[in-house]
Amino acid sequence: MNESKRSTTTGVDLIAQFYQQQTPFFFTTANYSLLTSGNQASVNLALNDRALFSTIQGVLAEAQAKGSENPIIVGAIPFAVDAPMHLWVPETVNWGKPLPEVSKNTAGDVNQSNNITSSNSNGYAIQQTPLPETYMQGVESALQRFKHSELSKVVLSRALDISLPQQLDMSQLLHKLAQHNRAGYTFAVSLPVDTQQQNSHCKTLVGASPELLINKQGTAIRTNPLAGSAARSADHHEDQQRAHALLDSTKDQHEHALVIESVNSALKPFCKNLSVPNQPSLIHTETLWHLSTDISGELVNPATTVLELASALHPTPAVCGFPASHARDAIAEIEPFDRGFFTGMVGWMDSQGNGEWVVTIRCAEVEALRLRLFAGAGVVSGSIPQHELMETATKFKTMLNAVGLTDVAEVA
Ligand SMILES: C=C(O[C@@H]1C=C(C(=O)O)C=C[C@H]1O)C(=O)O
Repeated sequence: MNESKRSTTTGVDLIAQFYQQQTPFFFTTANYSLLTSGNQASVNLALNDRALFSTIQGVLAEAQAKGSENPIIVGAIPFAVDAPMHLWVPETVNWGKPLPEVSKNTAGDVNQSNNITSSNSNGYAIQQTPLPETYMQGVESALQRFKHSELSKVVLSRALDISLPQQLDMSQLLHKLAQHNRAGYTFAVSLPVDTQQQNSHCKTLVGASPELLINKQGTAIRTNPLAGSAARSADHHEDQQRAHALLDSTKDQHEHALVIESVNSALKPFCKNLSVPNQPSLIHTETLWHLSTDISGELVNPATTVLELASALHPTPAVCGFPASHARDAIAEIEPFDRGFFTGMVGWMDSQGNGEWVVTIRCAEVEALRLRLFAGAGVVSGSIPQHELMETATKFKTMLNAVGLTDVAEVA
């Protein structure tokens, strides 16, 4: 662990400082929080660029030469492996403790400090891409492809554009996301300003991902793929029933198994041993149940970096499909928007190649008075278009609840 991680700063302190930073990067987990400021060197290569790893090593070595003991690189990597990433070596790095657990009453206080009045979304223009009907046709088209090609899984997503009457309070948003998704990973990443576009403002990628793509500390690695989902219920009995139905679902087990096979074969060449449970377990977020497999391993070569492992894994069938090349083609043909950073990865790596990267889901791009949310669902043989649509609507709720637009969740 980096020395400053023993600091007494809490995640709450770091969130409070978010706005005061230049090009802030915030990341909080069940174990620590991280806030960085400034940018001393950027890396905007694509994940499939051969020069990527040597370039990253170079910028970290330069930062070390300037006096940083263990510099880190932070940022976001897009879904498309040939699109530019947005990584940078920050000027200052603040490690802190995770957010403290709040009692129900205090959590209520956080709830009341909504960014936007939740009672009424009149006045907010909402645009769905694609329209629900078109999304379901896309799922239908994927089901047809399964019959006529090698494709056996594809993740199809939707975007929700919301124009806001007032700017979001990022600190409140982060606080709420982190408190309501304590087992997950809450992040906020400053994105590059699009200088080509008129009236373009600073953009921030914000979300609370439940899915660990890869963690590496020394020779130890861990990944936690999720695939197979069910909406939670406010009724305890019903909630338990849905969880058990998910665990018993042949369709969801198949959808999950495709991911685990692929993660296993991507990581095996790097590992002395890799422990893969032979059955998924259940995890839950505030809004969903997921099938989850917690995989850990030991690297043959401790010098293998977390980003090399992330690059070997990405995109897993949890966010793309199987086989990946067929799934990528299907996504390009069916999804009517560019995913950008959605279903890519967010995280950090230090100069020893240690670090943590999570799958960029349950997220939105925030730009002044605009909010673009994303959500996808894995389609396999046996999927029902209406159910996949509802699954994406439930996934939007992580962000919608956090910004106080609970009523939008009902229409999306
Ligand atoms: C694509 C998303 O989630 C992914 C798809 C899942 C599924 O299809 O069951 C579950 C978790 C994630 O791997 C999303 O949240 O937008």
